[in-house]
Amino acid sequence: MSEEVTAQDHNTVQQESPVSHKRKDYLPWDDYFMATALLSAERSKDPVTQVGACIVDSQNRIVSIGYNGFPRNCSDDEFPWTKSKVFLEDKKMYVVHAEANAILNNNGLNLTGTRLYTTLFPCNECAKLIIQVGISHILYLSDKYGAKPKYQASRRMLDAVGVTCTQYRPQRNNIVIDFKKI
Ligand SMILES: O=c1ccn([C@H]2C[C@H](O)[C@@H](COP(=O)(O)O)O2)c(=O)[nH]1
Ligand SMILES: [Zn+2]
Repeated sequence: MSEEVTAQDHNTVQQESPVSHKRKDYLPWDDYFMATALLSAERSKDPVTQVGACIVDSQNRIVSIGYNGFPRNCSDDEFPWTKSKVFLEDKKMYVVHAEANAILNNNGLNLTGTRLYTTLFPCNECAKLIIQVGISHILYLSDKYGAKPKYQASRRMLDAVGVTCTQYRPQRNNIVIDFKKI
């Protein structure tokens, strides 16, 4: 049998060669970081509002993540997850906010000039920490408490010092995480 390769064989070989161009539907950076914040929020035990935060440096490296929860070793089953007029039975006395946890979880890295992706616009207490560690840009999903004085105070401080705040509109509505995909 002849070993001669015909023009038709060449075409066949070309058609069967592996595809070398990149995927088109990969996650854009901002969706990736906001999705990381949302995934982190899934760890929260708060029955009403689960908040997640992700801090990213200028080279798009995640430097820290956090979610709202009680301090280390304060039991999720013993401390209250309710709102109450009785101060000691109100969760706000005990919860560490997602942004605060992300700032605290940073392994000692300098956060100057970083971006914070958060699922909820930060309150005034978180804003103080954000400013003090030098975070320069906040991207948030929800502003559901924006009309409350705490959140207006937050905006006032962030605006005064030039921390930019952008409500993020993801490029896709959802991301499916399928543990059986691979
Ligand atoms: O900047 C913020 C503001 C609030 N949180 C947390 C604190 C609470 O666990 C919930 C809010 O609970 P509601 O019942 O919706 O008032 O959100 C935060 O992590 N960061
Ligand atoms: Zn807060």
